Amino acid sequence: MDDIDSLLDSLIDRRKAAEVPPLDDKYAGTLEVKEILSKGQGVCTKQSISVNDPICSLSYPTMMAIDSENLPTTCYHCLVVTSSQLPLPGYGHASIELKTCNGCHSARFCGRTCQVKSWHAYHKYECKIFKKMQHNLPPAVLRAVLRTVLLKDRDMLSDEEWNRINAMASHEETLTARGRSNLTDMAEGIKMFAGSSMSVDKIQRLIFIMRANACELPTPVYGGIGVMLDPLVAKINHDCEPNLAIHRPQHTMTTGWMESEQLSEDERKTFVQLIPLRDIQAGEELLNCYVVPTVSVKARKAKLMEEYLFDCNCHKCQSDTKAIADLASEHPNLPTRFEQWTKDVQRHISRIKPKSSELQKATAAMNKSEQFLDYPVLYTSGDFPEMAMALVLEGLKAQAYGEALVNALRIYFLVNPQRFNSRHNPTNTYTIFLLLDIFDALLGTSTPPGTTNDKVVERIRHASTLGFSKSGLTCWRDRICADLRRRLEGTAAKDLLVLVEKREKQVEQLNSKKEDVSGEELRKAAEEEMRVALKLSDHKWKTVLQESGC
Ligand SMILES: C[S@@+](CC[C@H](N)C(=O)[O-])C[C@H]1O[C@@H](n2cnc3c(N)ncnc32)[C@H](O)[C@@H]1O
Repeated sequence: MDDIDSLLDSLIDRRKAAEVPPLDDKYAGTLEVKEILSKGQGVCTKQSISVNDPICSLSYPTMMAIDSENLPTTCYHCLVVTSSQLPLPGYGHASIELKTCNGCHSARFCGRTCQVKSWHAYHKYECKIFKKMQHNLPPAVLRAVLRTVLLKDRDMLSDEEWNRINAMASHEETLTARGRSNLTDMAEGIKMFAGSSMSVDKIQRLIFIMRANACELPTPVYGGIGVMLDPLVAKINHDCEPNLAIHRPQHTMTTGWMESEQLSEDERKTFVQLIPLRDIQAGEELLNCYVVPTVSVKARKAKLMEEYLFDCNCHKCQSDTKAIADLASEHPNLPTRFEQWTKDVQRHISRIKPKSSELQKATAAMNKSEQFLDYPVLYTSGDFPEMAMALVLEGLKAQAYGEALVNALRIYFLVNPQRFNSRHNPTNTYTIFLLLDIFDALLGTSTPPGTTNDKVVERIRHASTLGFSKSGLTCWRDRICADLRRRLEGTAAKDLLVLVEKREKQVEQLNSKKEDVSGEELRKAAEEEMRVALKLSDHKWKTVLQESGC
């Protein structure tokens, strides 16, 4: 009997979902949802869009959750972030102390306004459940589903909101045909914790929907901190070379920005913007990238199949696959040698957690990448970018700034210029901001709390063992900052220039203390230091420098 009820419920939900227009009226003049061959529905623009202007603004997402590790540093309501969790200077983060919720001890708030708003809108229902879970909170995707169930049970979602959620792609038939899975157990868990009358099947369908449609809850420059579900984003298909990015403007890092009188009405209503990564013609489909764009074609395809149930055959996947096949036919032993080297570095990386001494070994193994320098295809189609980024992050956690710097520079000079042909790409911007923060931590320009002068002196001494002088580092910081400015100007992410300006002011301070060496001489010496640190030949370095645009 329960089964029949649940089947009827689900049929009714789907009929209602089919009736609701897929997009909010505010997009009617500019965007439309269409059937796209072999992709289901997708979003097309009705008018041409310049790379300089945002495509549209999205409001604050209710259906969202913050990753557990980011809860201590994020306001649970307005989502301002107080630190990147890495020992870095933290420009652009809100400098406030968050207050912990006395009930669940998991949520934290920037002030009373956010706490009260959150309480009435959703937190009073979650708080007692989180308390029972005693810090063992489920992953963000499941907490976003839990919130949806709690709000639906209390009639706090409008019919339109609920029907739009139900109209999203779920792949329910394919996934349920695979039989009972751990997602069914999770749906049962959510039902029990929420004390919900909603059927397990319906909750499981919400989990499928959340997995296939939620995107990262972004920060302006430092990557994702959780998940969010937005009805427009949920209708946008994937491409490994996207024409848009989800951009969180810097004004949303002002405490309580949704109420702030210092911001305009428009700003108070804008949590994120969809921004174009190039000019887009009228009638073109909008395309977002669901995966980290620098990972290998193999890893991208596997993730898209596993999580979104489609085989990506975009232009980028085809050209990457062909480039690898061409290289393998020209140099039959090369892919195997590269794979062995990759496994060696990965083995050391996987041991860093229990044994930090493995960081040095992993870095030494990574330094042997010079044998592959003449085959950039390997860098962009293999696991090189992921390994380099893993070493940057592990290096930072261990406060080994020199090692972090060299690996971040590898991504900046060797990988990203091959990967991103557009001026601005959020993944590239993230690398550059991270790189500049590492320069600052090394140079002592702006340091994480608790850094003494002795530590700075010690870091610069260590950097010199890697081939960098203080004046060389200062010169490169200057040049990379200018590169970042050029990339952001003339894009719809111009608001991030305020973060560049902060760093430029620091450059002026550094330059006033600079040693008495002429600009051109200093530049040449710094270039030579970088060439040696990256282990590049003269010839290769010239090409790399030109391609980097720095
Ligand atoms: C976020 S939804 C996008 C909108 C969806 N096409 C719809 O009809 O509602 C994600 C789902 O769209 C489909 N999809 C997205 N990009 C695709 C692509 N490049 N090729 C084939 N299917 C794609 C997949 O089924 C994926 O799980």
